Amino acid sequence: MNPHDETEIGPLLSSIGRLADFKSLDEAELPALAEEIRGFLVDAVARTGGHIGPNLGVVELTMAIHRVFDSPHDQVVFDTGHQSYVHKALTGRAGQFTGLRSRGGLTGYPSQAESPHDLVENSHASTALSYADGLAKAHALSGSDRHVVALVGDGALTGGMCWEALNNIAAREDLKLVIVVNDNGRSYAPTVGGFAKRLSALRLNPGYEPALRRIQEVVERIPVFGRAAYAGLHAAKTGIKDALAPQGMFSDLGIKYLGPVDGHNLTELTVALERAKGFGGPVIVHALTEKGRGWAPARADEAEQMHSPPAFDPITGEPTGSSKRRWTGVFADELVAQANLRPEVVAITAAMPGPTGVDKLMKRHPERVFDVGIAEQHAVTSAAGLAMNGMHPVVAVYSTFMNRAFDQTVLDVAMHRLPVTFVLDRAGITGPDGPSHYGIWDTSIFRVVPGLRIAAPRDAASLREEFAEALSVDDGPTMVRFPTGAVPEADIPAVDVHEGLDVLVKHEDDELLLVSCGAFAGIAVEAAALLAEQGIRATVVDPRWISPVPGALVKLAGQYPLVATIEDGIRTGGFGDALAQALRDAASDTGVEIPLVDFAVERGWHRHGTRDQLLADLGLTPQAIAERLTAEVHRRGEDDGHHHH
Ligand SMILES: Cc1ncc(C[n+]2csc(CCOP(=O)(O)OP(=O)(O)O)c2C)c(N)n1
Ligand SMILES: CC(=O)[C@@H](O)[C@H](O)COP(=O)(O)O
Ligand SMILES: [Mg+2]
Repeated sequence: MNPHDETEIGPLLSSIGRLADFKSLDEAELPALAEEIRGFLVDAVARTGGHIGPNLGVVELTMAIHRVFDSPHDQVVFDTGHQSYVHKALTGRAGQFTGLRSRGGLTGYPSQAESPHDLVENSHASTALSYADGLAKAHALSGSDRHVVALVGDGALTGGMCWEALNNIAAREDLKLVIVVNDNGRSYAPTVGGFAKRLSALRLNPGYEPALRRIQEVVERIPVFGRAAYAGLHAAKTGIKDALAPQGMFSDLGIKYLGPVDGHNLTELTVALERAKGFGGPVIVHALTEKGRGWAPARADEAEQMHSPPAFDPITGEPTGSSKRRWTGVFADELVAQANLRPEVVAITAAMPGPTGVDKLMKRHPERVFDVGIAEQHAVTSAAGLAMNGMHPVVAVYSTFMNRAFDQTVLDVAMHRLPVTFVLDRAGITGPDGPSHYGIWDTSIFRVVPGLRIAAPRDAASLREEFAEALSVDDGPTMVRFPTGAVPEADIPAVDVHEGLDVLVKHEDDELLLVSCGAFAGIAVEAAALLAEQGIRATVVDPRWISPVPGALVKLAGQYPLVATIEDGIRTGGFGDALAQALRDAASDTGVEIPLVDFAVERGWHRHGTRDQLLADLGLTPQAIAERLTAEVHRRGEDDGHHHH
């Protein structure tokens, strides 16, 4: 593939400027369109990276949904939304995929700003059925005939919210709600848990399936029979299935169940969805699909079926980007090293063994790693149970997904002072995955948890050290946060240690204290160098443990005319807020108010782009910080000048 040429868009796909164009295509053209979409997706996502596996698995499913239902009159909700690229192509956005997941381009998830067909923008899993419950209740209240369709993956179904929603949905006969279960047997890795086994039992049900499929193949080959006969056969087949299918967990819930249907067979899907629509009440259509369908490299990827790879070669699937040492890799190795030293260490992942790096320990000590499915709340309280019985659980989860488990952290873990260590990967601004993936809340949210201590390493060496320190804390929870991407090539050395604070840059008769949190140390050191060029002497310290604010830091900061903090998280309630508060408390004795400039994530976090672009937007660069502080020092100088007159 020549990197300069545009993504190939076939004739049928090019003819779709809006959803109506797709809906008016002749049915006989749909298989050709499906093929065009697959080629288009591989070519487009190869350039940008993204969810190629999930989207190749929902080509027919998305087409059938948009043939049977009438968006946006009928509302389509995608759980997690990572599998909405086909939906975007069918709603006239194929020509915009060159900018997928990049600033100003298409987001990787539904976006209301992009289309009236897009509803839910949040990329957190297991929310679709709750949205659908509410959406459908509103239609029932207004007596409208609008349908709601929720596309939910088998992985998302391992999330508790889905079962809270199903419990409510099962109580209502009048909700025009079709739940399409996209069952490909996987999250990243094979989907875990008892429900997943039940689902696969339905999927792999031996019995009559092969015989019926053979009849179906005969029918399809004899043109004279046509669809009527096929539909008749299908109804019989489904009828037989309804009769013979083992009472799946859904029908036990009292929700009508159709399936399992072949999620790549447009005819079968269309018949099932028509029937489901006709019910006029809640119904589940259980579709069997293959993640990465139709493209060999995705099917060959045993680990994750190319769930969400960075840019790759469209022929071989091999990654095309640089493979620098990532924070995750450093953590993965240290987890194994520490687990070898500490038999009490176990690890928990919420369906993301690969992306969080715990897969490395899983290979070495499978019995000490628990994949609990997409169930972060359960992960935390299960960790509390493990800790109550003498284990030291390491809960490895993306920062953004940790938001969900605040209550479990504060009351199930911290209130019982249990030794659980939370390792938050992707903390801070991540970038291409957009705002609902930014790990910018954790410091503000978890700083308020009594007894919980937060470390923010600045490089590989400090990640290893601070993680080991966290594992040594046995009277309460600890949290270690680090960003997406590559660790600093070289570790950032401390030129001095001042009462537990790592001093990274030291100036005699300095006039400014720069406190950097975690991975922003590099930015702070560079900013100090730029300030020095302006004749401004700034000392840079890294507190390592950022919450509670170290007493030594409050004392040190109290000796400066100006303090600045830099953190990869929202300003409100963050580290800077905490230090400012501590300085105010200290000042109540000394009466000296220390001005603090807090460089944090505030405006503009709602956009998507690369991490560097967004940090620049947010003024979190050495240049912007140096500029702002130079102005601040000069302004204060003038004020002092005025003051002396
Ligand atoms: C709360 C939450 N935890 C973790 C994730 C990360 N994540 C994104 S997609 C995915 C797997 C989804 O599996 P499934 O629902 O089966 O959809 P599929 O990719 O198989 O189509 C996970 C774990 C998330 N988006 N939200
Ligand atoms: C949809 C989802 O939540 C994940 O698949 C996410 O897109 C992966 O993010 P990373 O690329 O940071 O692993
Ligand atoms: Mg799945």
